[in-house]
Amino acid sequence: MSAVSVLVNRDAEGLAHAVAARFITRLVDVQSTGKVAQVVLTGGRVAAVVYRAVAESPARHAIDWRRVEFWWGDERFLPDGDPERNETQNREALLSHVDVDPARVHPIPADSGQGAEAAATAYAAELKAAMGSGDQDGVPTFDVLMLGVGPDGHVASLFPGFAQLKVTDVAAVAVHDSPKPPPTRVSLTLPALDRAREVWFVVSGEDKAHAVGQALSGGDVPAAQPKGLDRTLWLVDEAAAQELPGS
Ligand SMILES: O=C(O)[C@H](O)[C@@H](O)[C@H](O)[C@H](O)COP(=O)(O)O
Repeated sequence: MSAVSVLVNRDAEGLAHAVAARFITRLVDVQSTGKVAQVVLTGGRVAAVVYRAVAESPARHAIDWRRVEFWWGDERFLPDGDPERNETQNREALLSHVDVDPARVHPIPADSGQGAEAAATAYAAELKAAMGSGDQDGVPTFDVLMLGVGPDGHVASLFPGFAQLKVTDVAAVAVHDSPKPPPTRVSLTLPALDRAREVWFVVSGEDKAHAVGQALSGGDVPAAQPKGLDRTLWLVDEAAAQELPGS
């Protein structure tokens, strides 16, 4: 079981810049071993602020962006280029501002009429094809996997009470009737979310405080589940930290 650390920043802006600095340092450290870094991005407002902070940081030049593989923890199943897609938002915030290798950017397939189940199957196959020796659960071993957290304690597109929380035999699943719009999504499953050396929960705002408290006290919320192989970090601001156990 990896160590769980909770790091509290004063406010949303401080959190975003602290996470951006940590992200850059993490990628530099991984690349210093000669490895291609494996990163899982997330959607949501907080993440977009973090990714913009990375794109604006002078320290970003310390990273060889062409040796970073980008994956997504979930996606809103919408047509390619839709402004609500996590891929669209993450490209606007970060990926279009750094010299990524397009062949190493792996968006979850957009809605082209194939259906979310087919998109999930295709993504699981792409993840499996990227596996190396020692990798498990149908995915490459990720170096950092970032997750936002919803007020209900959801992570990626795994929502409380949804059957997808119990899926363990595939790396990606379709999600319908999501309580967070849009209704149709594709998400990594919990076993896939557990295949990262470091899992980072990046959470800001008072509306998330209960979910954070529930997750860190072993409550029955999806956010209580994902753990890093080496480290699990809760990177939060003071507003989201108001119900930390013992606080
Ligand atoms: O598709 C999405 O919306 C995200 O992947 C989702 O899991 C998000 O990270 C959380 O809902 C937090 O979102 P906010 O940061 O906007 O609160």
